[in-house]
Order: sequence, then structure tokens, then C-alpha cells
Amino acid sequence: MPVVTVKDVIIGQGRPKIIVPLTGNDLPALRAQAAALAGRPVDVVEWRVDHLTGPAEPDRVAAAARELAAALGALPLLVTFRTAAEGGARAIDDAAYGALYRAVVASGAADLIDVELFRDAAVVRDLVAAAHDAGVAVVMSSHDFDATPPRAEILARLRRMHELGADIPKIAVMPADPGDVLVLLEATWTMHRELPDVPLITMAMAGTGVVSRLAGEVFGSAATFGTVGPASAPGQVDADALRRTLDLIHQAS
Ligand SMILES: O=C1C[C@@](O)(C(=O)O)C[C@@H](O)[C@@H]1O
Repeated sequence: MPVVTVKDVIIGQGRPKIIVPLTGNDLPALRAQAAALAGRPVDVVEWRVDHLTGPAEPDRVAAAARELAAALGALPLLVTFRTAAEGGARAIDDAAYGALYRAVVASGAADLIDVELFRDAAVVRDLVAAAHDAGVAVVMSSHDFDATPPRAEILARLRRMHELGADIPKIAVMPADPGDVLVLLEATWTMHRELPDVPLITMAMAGTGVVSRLAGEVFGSAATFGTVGPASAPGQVDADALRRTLDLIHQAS
């Protein structure tokens, strides 16, 4: 069955799942953002650890992840440290990146972790193994905030993520024009046919790319990021509007 199940949420089946990013700078802010999710259409919550102020020290991050997971209750938690190189809020070296995620995995708080494809290969392999040993799913990601790579490059990255053991390969690109959005969508559809049992997440960012955040069910993207409060990337739309659009497309397909 082409799915990844986290808590009660089945990613890769039916309507694309809505992932809401939390970007609070400290625990009180994150708790407030978590409380604001009540009654909103959220399937998975992403904690963007790179927005935390102060040291990204493994024990501190693991403790915060546990508190956040407790506040979220039944909602699955995706923990993401988006590095500055890929559009995130801060830089981190590979050793610290590995140590931080190992602590998060060991905390038992995360249902999924986001591991960037282009981090050190040994660290990536180690994190995939550690996550799977602990029953944590791996979203493997790649981001181009300046351009859309050629179709062949998008496909190569998604295939490489799959080879490395990603449960959910993910790519975000910046379109220069609608033709780039078509490149992203075409690569998504090609990959979905090639690996029908692997849920993918793909998006073209910013206004020109919004359609790619809405139409994933048509082309083979299993989840999409929407906002309750601040966005974490250009082009994300409000979760309620997103849900209405996803439902419309789901009912028609
Ligand atoms: O990788 C992604 C996708 C994203 O960049 C987006 O474009 O919606 C938002 C990030 O928070 C997330 O980690």
C-alpha cells in the first residue's frame, strides 16, 4: 500500500495532507502557535527548529520537542532544522546537525524528521538508520530558492532520496515562470508513476507556484504546507482555504 502512517494520519492516500509549520522563536511562542491550531484543518505539524533562538544544543532541542509533542497530543510532529543553505533561518555544521537529529530521534517526540539530501552523506545515512530503528519516518528534502533545476535533475534527486531510504522524498523549487511550474509538476507525475508506492512532496514556491501546492492529488504530491499564522516559505496559503481547495479537487478526481 502506497502510504506512510504517522499516528492516525495516512500520507499517500486520498486527499493530500496539510502540514502546518510552527516558526516560534521560543517555547512560549511555540506553545501559543500549537494552541492556535485547535479547530483548524491540520494533519501534521512541522516544527522549524532553525527558528529557535539560543543554542541549537541537542538536549535543549530534544526537551523542547517533547514539550511540543505533548502540547500537540494526537497530531503527528515533523521536526525540521532547515539549514541556511536551503532557505532556513540559521546555519549548522554537519556534526551538529547529526547530533541534534539523533537527540530528537532518541527523545521519542518526533513522528517524522526532515533530513536534507545535500548534508554530509555519512550523516544522512546514519540519521536514516537511527530514525528507522526508532520507528520515525524520514522526509528527505532538497530546496532551490533561486531557480528550478532541469527535469532530469529533479528526478535524479528524488530517486537518490529513495535509494537512501527516504520514506517521503521532497523537493521545493523556485519558478521563474509558469514553465518552471510545469517542469516541477511533470517531474512529480513521472516520479509518481515510477515509484507509485512512495509518497512524494513537491512544490514550486511563491505566487507563480501556488497551483502546485493545491493540485498535488492530480500529479502525485501527497502533502502540502499551509499556514495557521506565519508562513515558513513563499507561496504557502492559509490552511482553511487550502483545505477547501484540496477537498474540491479530491471530490472531482
Ligand atoms: O521543506 C519545506 C517546504 C517549504 O519550504 C515550502 O515551500 O512549503 C516549507 C518548509 O517549512 C518545509 O520544511
